[in-house]
Amino acid sequence: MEHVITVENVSKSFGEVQAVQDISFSVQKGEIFGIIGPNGAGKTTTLGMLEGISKPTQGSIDVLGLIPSKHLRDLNKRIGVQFQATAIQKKMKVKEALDLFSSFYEGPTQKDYLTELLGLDEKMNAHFEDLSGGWQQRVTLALATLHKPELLFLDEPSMGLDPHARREMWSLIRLLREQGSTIVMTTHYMEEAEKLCDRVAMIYNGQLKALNTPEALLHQIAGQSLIVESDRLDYDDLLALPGVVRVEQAGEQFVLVSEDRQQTAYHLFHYCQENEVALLDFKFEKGSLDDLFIHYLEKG
Ligand SMILES: Nc1ncnc2c1ncn2[C@@H]1O[C@H](COP(=O)(O)OP(=O)(O)OP(=O)(O)O)[C@@H](O)[C@H]1O
Repeated sequence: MEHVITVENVSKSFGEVQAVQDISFSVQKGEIFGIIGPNGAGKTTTLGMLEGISKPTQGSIDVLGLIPSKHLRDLNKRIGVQFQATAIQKKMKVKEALDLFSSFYEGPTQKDYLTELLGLDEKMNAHFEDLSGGWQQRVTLALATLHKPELLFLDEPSMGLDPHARREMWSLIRLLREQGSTIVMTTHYMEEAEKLCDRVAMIYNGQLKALNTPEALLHQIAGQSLIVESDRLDYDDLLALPGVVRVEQAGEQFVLVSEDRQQTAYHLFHYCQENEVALLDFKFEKGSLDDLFIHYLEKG
């Protein structure tokens, strides 16, 4: 497995604020790697260190065989960073922005290819400020990939987009990956992390809390809850079942959060049989990354 990024025991503090604490992970060539976490978790700080904009207080970072903060010039030829839409001059036409950014590179760019791929032909003479959020994101994506970077950093690429535009953005990101780029992105949208990313790192309070494929993370959550419904169930009896750590009740429906759902299910059925309780519904809850997110928020 070829690693394009290796982060080892990295910490970053701003005065008293410990923004990132002792995190380690690696990114494999060709993957879409997601970084998720609540506001202030340390996502942007982490991305900034990978891009060479800031230097870790402790630990080491290797990106494409380079030390980002030391070899910024060489790194910039090989990575692409998507700017926030606010970084582009409002009155600039799409064509002008593409030409200006292309002039930053010594060799030929893939401007024409991207124009076609992203469907920008029809917007070439539009001013940036007149474009919808979806189109603005396309333009900033094109600007970041003009030099066909090996590694692409996207900070909240579908922020503010409607669900349709967001899905289109996902297709474009997948296309760029197929074209050979490795993609590292932050997101607030759990669905985006689930559907788009090959692996997801969850950062909270500057610490890496979980890192795995979305399926594996979901499995971890699915292992926790089961839903039962009956007019004859008793809250305290359910809470006393082996494995159960929490019970949430809504009318006749109960969500049992369990450390071991198989064991809880076995004892639940046994309890129902002994007490002649008829279940109206029973299911293992399919978790979402939202649940994992909340789990870590609650745990602190
Ligand atoms: N230049 C800075 N000076 C001082 N504190 C900073 C600086 N940059 C970030 N921080 C602090 O470091 C912590 C992590 O911030 P960071 O921007 O990395 O979080 P984030 O996960 O990207 O949040 P958001 O989703 O809101 O962008 C926060 O407490 C933030 O206030």
